[in-house]
Amino acid sequence: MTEIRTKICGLKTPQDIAACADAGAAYIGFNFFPKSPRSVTIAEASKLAGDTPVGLCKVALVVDMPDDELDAIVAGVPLDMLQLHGSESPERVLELKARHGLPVMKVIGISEPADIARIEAYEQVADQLLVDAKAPKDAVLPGGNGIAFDWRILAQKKYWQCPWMLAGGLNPENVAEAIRRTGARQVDVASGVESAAGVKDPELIASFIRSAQRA
Ligand SMILES: O=C(O)c1ccccc1N[C@@H]1O[C@H](COP(=O)(O)O)[C@@H](O)[C@H]1O
Repeated sequence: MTEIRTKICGLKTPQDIAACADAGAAYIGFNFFPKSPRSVTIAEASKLAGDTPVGLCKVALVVDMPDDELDAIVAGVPLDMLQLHGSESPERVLELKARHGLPVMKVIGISEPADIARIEAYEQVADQLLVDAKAPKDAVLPGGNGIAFDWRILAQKKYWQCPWMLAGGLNPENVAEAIRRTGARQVDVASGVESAAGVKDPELIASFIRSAQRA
C-alpha cells in the first residue's frame, strides 16, 4: 500500500515544527498571506526553517504575490516548494518556476463539478496540484476556512499528470473517509489541527497524521 503523505500548513512555532516532525509529516507550510491568523514574517519563517529537520519539505504559501515580495521571501527563507493559493495563471506558474528554481504547487478551488476542468490548464506546468475547497465569496481568506467540498466531485476526475494533494476542511475525524472517497495519496490541513485560529495543537497534528496513514 502507498504511504499517505501529509502537509501541515500554517506553522508558527518551533513546537509546531517538532510536532510535525515527530508525527511523520512530509510537508510543512509557512503562510505569507498577511490577513491570515497563520501568517509569519520572513524573519520568523527563516528561524523556523532553520529548526526544520532535513527531509521535511518546507512550502511557502503565497497568494497572487508581486515579484519583489516573493523575491524577498525566497532570498530570506530556505524553501523547498512554492504553493500558489491565488488566481495565478499557468503562465505565471511557469514564470515563477523559472525565476526561483523551486517546484510549484498550484491550488485549484473546487465547489462544483465544472471546476475540475480548470485543473487541465495546470497539470502540465505545475509540479503538484492542491485540490482545495473554493472559498466563499465573502471570505477574508482564500483558503484555511475549514470548509470541505463535496468529495464525490473528484469521482469524475481523470488521472492528472502530476502528483496532487487534497485539502479543505480536513481534520482527524474525516481525513480517512476523505482519502477513501477521493483516492488522494496526499492530504493538507490548516485549521483542522488547531485549538484556536492560528494555534496548532500537537495532539491534533499527531491524530491527523495517524488517521491519514491508517486510512
Ligand atoms: O490557512 C490559511 O490561513 C490560508 C490563508 C490563505 C490561503 C490559504 C490558506 N490555507 C490553505 O488552505 C488549506 C485548507 O485549509 P483548512 O484545512 O480548510 O483550514 C490549508 O491546508 C492551506 O494550504
